[in-house]
Amino acid sequence: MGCSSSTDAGGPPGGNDPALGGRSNKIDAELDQKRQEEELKIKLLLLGAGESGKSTIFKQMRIIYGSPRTDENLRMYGVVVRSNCITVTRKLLQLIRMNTTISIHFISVAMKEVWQKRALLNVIDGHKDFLDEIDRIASKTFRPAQQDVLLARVKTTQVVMERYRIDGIDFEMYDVGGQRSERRKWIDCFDSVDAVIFVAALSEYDQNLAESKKTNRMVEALELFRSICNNRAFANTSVMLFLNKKDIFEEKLQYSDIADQKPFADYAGPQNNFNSGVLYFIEKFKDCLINDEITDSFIQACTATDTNNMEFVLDSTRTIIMTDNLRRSGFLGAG
Ligand SMILES: Nc1nc2c(ncn2[C@@H]2O[C@H](COP(=O)(O)OP(=O)(O)OP(=O)(O)O)[C@@H](O)[C@H]2O)c(=O)[nH]1
Ligand SMILES: [Mg+2]
Repeated sequence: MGCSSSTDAGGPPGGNDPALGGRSNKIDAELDQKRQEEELKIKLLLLGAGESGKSTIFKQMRIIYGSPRTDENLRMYGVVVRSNCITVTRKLLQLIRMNTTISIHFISVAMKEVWQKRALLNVIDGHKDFLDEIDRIASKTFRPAQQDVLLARVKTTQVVMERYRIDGIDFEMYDVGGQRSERRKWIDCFDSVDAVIFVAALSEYDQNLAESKKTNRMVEALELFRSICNNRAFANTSVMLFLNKKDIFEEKLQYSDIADQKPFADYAGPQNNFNSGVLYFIEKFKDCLINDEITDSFIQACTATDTNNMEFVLDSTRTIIMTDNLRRSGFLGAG
């Protein structure tokens, strides 16, 4: 990949000079080593629609396998957290205004009702935790904790890459922006990908896209998954499916039925049932595949903001990807 040997048509400059020949051998050996490292390296790509949780998983990689954040970086997240608080408050006030049946005197009682309608204005679910902690966040001495960083929302607008060495293997992980306008940048990192982690939020079955108010988010995720799985660039790539935000999904099922959503009116399982709901969406994602090549071990339901959960999920993902890589390169038998 990208490494050329020095024995091109004209030969290396000064090719007959023994002194220079020695240097050239050394350069060749270094290039060889670099090429081998490139070949051994595992390139992972996080793909999925906007707000599905890709950057949160990217942040978890750093928490679990990388170095701690600098004070400067944390300060930047402090600003983001406060800005997220203002956004969520504005949206909730707008919802209260839209709901004329709620009297201002009953706001504290009515807040639960307003919160349940948050999908109407694409409120970020996790930001309720910020509102619950508003005194701490508003205090002069506020320094974001790890969980604040995980809950902070910044839309990704460029491709970001971080490297990790885990148990002697080099990993390169790429995070991209998932909103429609960002997807044309994806192609730049499609070369030599070993594994795609496709992230879809389970909880978005009753939400519409931020960038296209009439499109159901889950429908968009399914279409995107279909196009990724059937993309020739990934013909020899492991595709893992992370069904994220299972914490919010479980909570939402208590008051928002899957079958009430037009695109999922065929849901025939019991209401408010987490397992049936997850299985239903797993089948929807599997239906997107032409060949039935994604086995259940490639599908994980997860909560990206939960470090314990992600430690387990990312660890098993690593094992599956490496085994699948060996199988694809012929070192392990098929099946
Ligand atoms: N409660 C909860 N919140 C989550 C979970 N995963 C992500 N979030 C939150 O959802 C919001 C969006 O997550 P991001 O990681 O920024 O989404 P993204 O896929 O990177 O979005 P783009 O950059 O627009 O493509 C953030 O505020 C996260 O904290 C989850 O499993 N549970
Ligand atoms: Mg992102």
